Amino acid sequence: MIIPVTCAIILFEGKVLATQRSESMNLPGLWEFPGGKVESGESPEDCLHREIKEELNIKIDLWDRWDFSEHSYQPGKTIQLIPFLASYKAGELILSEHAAFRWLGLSELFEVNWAQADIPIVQELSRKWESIQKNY
Ligand SMILES: Nc1nc2c([nH]c(=O)n2[C@@H]2O[C@H](COP(=O)(O)OP(=O)(O)OP(=O)(O)O)[C@@H](O)[C@H]2O)c(=O)[nH]1
Repeated sequence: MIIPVTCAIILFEGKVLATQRSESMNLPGLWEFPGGKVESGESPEDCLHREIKEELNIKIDLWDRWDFSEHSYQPGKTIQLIPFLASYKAGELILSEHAAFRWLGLSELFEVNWAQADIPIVQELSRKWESIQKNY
């Protein structure tokens, strides 16, 4: 089974938002880009706007869709993590599900313990960091 999950790489003032999964979620304590499972009949973009509003109470603009990262945390169940580059648009950030958040600069990207599926995406972000900061 492949489970499509969207996630947002949210940029603001030269930093990127990372959120920590709470005890009530899968993979508790690990860090991720916020987002969630795509519901049937929903586009990845609509899913991400919905999840970000639900989880963080903010609005974002989506810029670019990156290649997905696939990871199996358990046999027969693969997460297909679809990242979108995004920027913060409006609203006060209030966590409804996560335990914590951090705005990370380039040198801090690997300070948090990322979920496995996110690692290739964080590596790509690190490689593209300078050009992304120029363009967004
Ligand atoms: N949102 C999100 N989920 C991720 C990331 N990386 C990663 O491995 N996952 C995994 O993808 C799955 C997404 O589930 P979720 O719990 O965030 O999504 P959801 O709110 O729609 O699920 P639910 O309604 O079943 O609780 C989880 O198994 C989570 O551990 C990530 O960067 N963002």
